[in-house]
This record gives sequence, C-alpha cells and structure tokens, in this order.
Amino acid sequence: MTLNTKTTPDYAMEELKREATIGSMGTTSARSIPVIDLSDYENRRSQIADDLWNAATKDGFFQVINHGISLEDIDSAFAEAKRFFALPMSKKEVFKKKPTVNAGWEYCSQVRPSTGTPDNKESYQITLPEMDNLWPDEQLLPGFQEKLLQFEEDNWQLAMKILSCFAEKLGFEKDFFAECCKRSSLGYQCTLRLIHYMSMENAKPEDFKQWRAGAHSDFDCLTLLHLREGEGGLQLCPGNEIESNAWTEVVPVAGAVTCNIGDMLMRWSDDKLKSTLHRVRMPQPGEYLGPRLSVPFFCQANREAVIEGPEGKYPPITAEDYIYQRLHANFVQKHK
Ligand SMILES: O=C(O)CCC(=O)C(=O)O
Ligand SMILES: [Fe+2]
Repeated sequence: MTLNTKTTPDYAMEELKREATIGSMGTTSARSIPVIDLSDYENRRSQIADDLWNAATKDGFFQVINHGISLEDIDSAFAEAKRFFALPMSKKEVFKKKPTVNAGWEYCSQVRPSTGTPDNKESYQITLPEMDNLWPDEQLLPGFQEKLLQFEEDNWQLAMKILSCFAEKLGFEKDFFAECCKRSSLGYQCTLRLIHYMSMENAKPEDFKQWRAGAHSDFDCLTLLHLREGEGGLQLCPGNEIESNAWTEVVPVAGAVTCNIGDMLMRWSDDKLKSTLHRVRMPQPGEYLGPRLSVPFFCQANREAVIEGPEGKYPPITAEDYIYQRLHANFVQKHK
C-alpha cells in the first residue's frame, strides 16, 4: 500500500511554514516538564485527564510514569534496535524505505524543512499494513518481529489511554480516537520507529555543526518517546515562545515515557492542544559522545479518518492526505 493516492486538495500547511522558520542554535531556557502519574488509571481517570489536559494545552510536552509498559519491555525494545542497526549496510539495504511509504530503513535521508540538511541518523519504521518484505527474518534476527509487534501494541494501548482523556475533554466519545486508529484496519498509520544517532566519538569538528534531528513538530496526534538515561540532547521550544528561540533540555528518565502532541491533534482540537517544536542537538565537548538510540511511537489516525475539530477551525482533511503532505515535505522535496 502506498501514500500516493490523493482524494482531497492541498490545504495551506501552517505547520510547515512554522518549521521552516526555526533552524539556528538559539539559547537555552529552564522550563519544567510535567510528570504525570497514570497509576490506578480507571479510578483516577478524572484527575489524570485534568493533568494531561493542563500539560497538553500549555506546552504540549510531558512525561508519564506508572503507565503500564515495564522497564524490561522498554529495555528489550532497545536491545532489538541495537541488533538491527548493528547489521552490515548490505543487509539493511534490503529493508530500504520507499519515499512514499512510512515503513522500512532509511540512512541519513530525512531532510527537515527547518535545516535543509539530512538528520545525522538512521531509522527503521514499523507501520503494520506496509511491512511486506520489510521484516528481518528469523534467521537474521530471531525474535525481532515478535518482540516489536508486542511493543507496538503496548504503545498503542498506552496512546489510547491518553487519547481517550483528550477525547472526553474535547466532547467526543471516550473511544473516539481508538476507532480512528483501529489496529486491524488496512488504513492503519501508527508507526513505531527505531532510531540510531551515530556515535560522534571520532567525528571531525565540522560534523558537530549538523543536527541529530533538526527542529520540527511531529505530524501525528500523539508521540510516545522512549529514551535511555544518559543519552540526552532532546530539546523543546513551545509554540508561543518561538520568537525567543530558547530551548529546554528534556532529561531522559529510565522507564518514563516522554509524550508530545503532534500537529494532527492540534488541528483536530482546533489548536487547543499544542504541538511543540523539538529537535535533537549534537553532544558537546565533555558530554557522552557515543551512539544514541531512541524509540518513538507515532500515533496517527487511519487513512480514512477525517480530521475535523469540534469548532471547525480548519477545513476537513483525511488523515491520509495530511500525512502524505508532511512526508512529502521531509523525504521527497529537494532542499539546497
Ligand atoms: O530521538 C529523539 O529524542 C526525538 C526523535 C523525534 O523527535 C522524532 O523522530 O520525531
Ligand atoms: Fe519528533
């Protein structure tokens, strides 16, 4: 299945214009990132929904703890990522991502509109309906597919818990987003991504001028990001403070899941829930220079879902067309 069938016309993409304006280093600023406890979810749902809503309507970035995904399962997903990226280039080539499909392996090919240069990373995307021939087989990486399929589902479950609180606050049914993101649908577009930012241990001084990931906002509804302690560099800058170009460091905490709202949910909520610019900077002298791994889960509505906020601030657009336009801007357009 490909992403090249268009059923609705292009709309002005304010999100892309916003990305293109921020590419420089800027300064740093200490902002607190809310930590939200999801324990006893069923009984504490109303408190949790308030906490999530407050965080998401303010800066759009928060961390969740006691979320139901065990540290052991997170560590095991990182171990699978490490095994995959350790394969020789010739083996990874076989799983190469096509520009119009959000599945498979890419190497230094994602050009952010903010920087115009490729991110210094390689990544492997898992989008369930697109995986024909893109899974390493049991001989090459035993257990890889099974482990990551389970991890993908666990992340989906967690995303749905969080999204159901937003649905209620927006006046939709509790299971509104679970319906729009059904895992069994052929139009399923959620993506689990394994990322490897290359070691900078033997890098030349000019290599440090690159970005591990240039400033961007995510395309999706909600991103759940798994990070490893000691592998920092993620920074955010809230939308209403863009002019300041002042960035806040997100410190990885083992087991905590860093969450951010994406542009799709910002649109769907008539801009109430904030999608926040973020980036991954290069390590600096004196910091850990080794490889950095991260595992984000991008929760995006199924192709056929129509994104239309309760107040109708934006014209309706299908999730398929929305994602197509964003991927096109990152992987297909030529930047200088
Ligand atoms: O690796 C990270 O810390 C962030 C990755 C990210 O923002 C992305 O892939 O969209
Ligand atoms: Fe991101």
